[in-house]
Amino acid sequence: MSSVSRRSLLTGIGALGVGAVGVGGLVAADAAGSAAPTAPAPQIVPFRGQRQAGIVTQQQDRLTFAAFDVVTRNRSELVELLRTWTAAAESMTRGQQVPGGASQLQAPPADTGEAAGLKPGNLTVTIGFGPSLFDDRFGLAAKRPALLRPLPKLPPEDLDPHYTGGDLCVQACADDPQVTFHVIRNLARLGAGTVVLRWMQLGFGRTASTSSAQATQRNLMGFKDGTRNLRAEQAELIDQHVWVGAETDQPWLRGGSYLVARRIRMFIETWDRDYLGDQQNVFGRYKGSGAPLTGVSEFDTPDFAARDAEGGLVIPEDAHVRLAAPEHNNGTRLLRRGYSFTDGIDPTGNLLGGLFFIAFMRSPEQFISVQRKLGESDALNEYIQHIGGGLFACPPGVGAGQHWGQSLFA
Ligand SMILES: C=CC1=C(C)c2cc3[nH]c(cc4nc(cc5[nH]c(cc1n2)c(C)c5CCC(=O)O)C(CCC(=O)O)=C4C)c(C)c3C=C
Ligand SMILES: [Fe+2]
Repeated sequence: MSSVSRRSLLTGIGALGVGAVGVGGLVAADAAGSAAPTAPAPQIVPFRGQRQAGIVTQQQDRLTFAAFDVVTRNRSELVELLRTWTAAAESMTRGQQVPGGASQLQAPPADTGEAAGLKPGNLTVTIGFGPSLFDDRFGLAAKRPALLRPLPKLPPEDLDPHYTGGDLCVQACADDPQVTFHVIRNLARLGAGTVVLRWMQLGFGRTASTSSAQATQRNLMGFKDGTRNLRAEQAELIDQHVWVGAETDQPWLRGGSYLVARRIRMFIETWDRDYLGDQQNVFGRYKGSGAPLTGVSEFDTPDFAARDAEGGLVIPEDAHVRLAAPEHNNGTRLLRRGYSFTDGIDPTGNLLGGLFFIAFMRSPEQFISVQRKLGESDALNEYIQHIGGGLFACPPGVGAGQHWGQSLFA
């Protein structure tokens, strides 16, 4: 994006109202993205709306992501849980406790309590349905979108089944890690007997920006990440690349989005031994400024055709940004919403951390085609390994009186 187009995006923020309500000082926006100047509410992102919150919502700094498996075969029990979860999630986004008894001495409290007194932190809670939910257990086979099937093998991945798949996923994002953890813990607790946690990931720093009001953050390789991400203000592009439209074979998913999550390990010790010049060639960007190797400022548009005095490409053939760019993928774009993660060290004493990649898209093919290309020749592959993840269909937003399963189970 050129600096000019970035400036024009910035001027559009208020009018389009894509920011979270409150401390950001922006105009209030609901999950549908409609603008309405309201009195500032304290860090509350509206839960209900035409779209689920947590997709184009200005990306928060912390994540707890969980995949669940459904352990009942009873459809009504599952629907009832989705109803209960919706009420609990909505309550937590307002900074309130999980509804239910709080003062009965002979029963556990309805809410586990660790978020009491904390600010809502712009919490959003987003649900997705995995391909396995559409097997023969709940009568949903005919409702499976044709595009919702397990992702094909995408070499050189090495996915750990313990960190892959799931019938349901819940993405909880907020500016406070205790707030996001509290969500998953309480949803798991409410789901006891109906669902079990399959895998879970904490993320401690955003590696994307979803609004032009946000400064770009750095990933664990020290590079600015998210510079050329889609932004909520780019309404036409978001419609084109993120929201499922009339093309889907499943009307319940219209207005929703596909979520791809990938747990990507970085070989941090190897990376840290690499020369600066090589690190920059891996991405095709300068480490300090984030500018493309053909530019001077972060938001300069990369010139993929530029050659140096010796005739070599300035942004190398195998640079990550060249291979991932829409210019080299038939215009394909993704709304990235990833987080840095660490889970301590591995058995050999090396740091175990990296990027928990999350992206929203209109069709999983967008991820598949870009990742196939990256998998074949990305210079970054020497330093990373995909080790888990999943594909989920996120339904549209929840209207008044509705629950998360409304469109699917109607
Ligand atoms: C399949 C999609 C992608 C995966 C997986 C992925 C992994 C990955 N990316 C980085 C760091 C950066 N990525 C950057 C740009 C970028 N990456 C993708 C897609 C995937 N990345 C896209 C579509 C783009 C935008 C390309 C463009 O339009 O120019 C950048 C540059 C800054 C930016 O624009 O965001 C960085 C840095 C890591 C570390 C990583 C796996 C660990
Ligand atoms: Fe990338």
